[in-house]
Amino acid sequence: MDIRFTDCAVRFGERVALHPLTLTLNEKRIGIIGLNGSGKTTFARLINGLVKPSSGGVTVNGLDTIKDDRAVLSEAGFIFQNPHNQLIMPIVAEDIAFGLKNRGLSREEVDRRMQAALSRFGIEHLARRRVHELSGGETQLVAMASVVVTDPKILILDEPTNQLDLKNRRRVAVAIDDLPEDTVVITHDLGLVENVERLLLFHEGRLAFDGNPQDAIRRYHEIAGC
Ligand SMILES: Nc1ncnc2c1ncn2[C@@H]1O[C@H](COP(=O)(O)OP(=O)(O)OP(=O)(O)O)[C@@H](O)[C@H]1O
Repeated sequence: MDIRFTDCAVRFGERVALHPLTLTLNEKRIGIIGLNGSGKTTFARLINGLVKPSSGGVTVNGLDTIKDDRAVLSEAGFIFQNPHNQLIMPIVAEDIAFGLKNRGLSREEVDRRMQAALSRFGIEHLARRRVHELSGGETQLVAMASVVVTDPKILILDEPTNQLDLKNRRRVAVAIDDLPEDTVVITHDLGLVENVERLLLFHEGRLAFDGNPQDAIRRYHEIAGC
């Protein structure tokens, strides 16, 4: 990945969610940690243009998140903190196929890609299930399948193991480790990012640490005072 933040800041009215930041991300596996409200989600949403910079700019693989907003959305897929909010169609297979609409693909090709996305996450058996009847872990895996089916180069996962039991957490963690796409993972689940190449720690809207996971996690404990 090649993500560049240039003097990028985000304000919501009077509130500064992110102070000006200049930074380049090139690694395959990046993690983001920090206390509640520290600016993690705001930072991650800047990457696929869900949040626009109030000043400065962001480019993703050479695309500007303001000027090239549609192209950026296909380049970087976002899996939300509450994946139920991103599943649109009532049936799992329909939801996964939905992302391929308006691409001029034949029915057979849509079906082939949808099946391939299901099998990547070992959830072929969920194809005919109702989206709103899925368990938390199943929902997370379906949300991942619904995003990867469109072939984004970068995947951004916002608290992917939130509210999962140990078994589902493990399942989702393994699925994330196996992703061939470049990933940016925001999490309070430190086990999920202990082996990333680069871990960013946010505090009060600023980057408080940027480096190896061990040192970032140590610094996070100091900031949290525990
Ligand atoms: N759409 C918005 N409108 C107004 N304020 C916002 C908006 N989105 C975020 N904020 C504020 O910006 C700050 C950073 O929020 P952000 O969601 O980026 O934090 P976070 O580190 O992801 O938090 P958490 O761990 O709780 O998910 C917070 O003070 C939050 O209230």
